[in-house]
Amino acid sequence: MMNLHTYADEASCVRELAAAIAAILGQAIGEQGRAGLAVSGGRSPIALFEALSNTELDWSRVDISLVDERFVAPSDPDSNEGLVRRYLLQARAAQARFTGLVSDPASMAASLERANQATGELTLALLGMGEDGHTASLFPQAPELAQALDPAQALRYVSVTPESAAHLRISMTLAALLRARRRILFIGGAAKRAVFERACITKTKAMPVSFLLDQPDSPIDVYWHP
Ligand SMILES: O=C1O[C@H](COP(=O)(O)O)[C@@H](O)[C@H](O)[C@H]1O
Repeated sequence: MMNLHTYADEASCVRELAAAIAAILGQAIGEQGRAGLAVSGGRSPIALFEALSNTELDWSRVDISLVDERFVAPSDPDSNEGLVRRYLLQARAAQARFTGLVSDPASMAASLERANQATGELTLALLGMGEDGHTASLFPQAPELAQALDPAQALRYVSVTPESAAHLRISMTLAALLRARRRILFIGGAAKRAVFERACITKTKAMPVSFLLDQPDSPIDVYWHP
């Protein structure tokens, strides 16, 4: 249910992970004609996005979206969409079709409604994790957490109000993440490794990532570098 891949350094981890992601997307394109990739934001995926953007793949057949977003305009420096545009939708990957989550920066309700119109199977959810155990924007102590973690949740995205981080969020729900064909968690550093190891032992709302690590029917690959 969980495969841990560890590397001696970030460069080798990024190289292997970019190749693994391209193989997963390439297989889906071969089988279904298109592939769907939902990515995380934050700071961690920058080198991975740069490597992926130069990876050989029929990117014109890839639909890229986000597992979560800060509710800010795409031009805001904190926008995950902005990060994806700057680092992933470049070079070869500029051919991909991208759909962001904040379609109306003046209205969370309108943006959420639009985001939830997305249909079709997601091939791969590429997740990150914060040192507080959040993944996507599933934050501990958020008032919407129970709704977002509900295994019967039909919505793909919900709004989340983090207590400990900036900006109102839009997050993919746990149920939608578990419905994706594949999941990859990409983390770096000793502090995140320690959080991850604690989350492997205890499934708890104090570390929402723990709900992704113990799912026999929805396995996850974890890529870690120091
Ligand atoms: O706020 C967020 O944080 C997590 C982790 O970010 P990082 O900067 O520690 O890599 C990220 O996965 C998520 O997409 C983002 O919105």
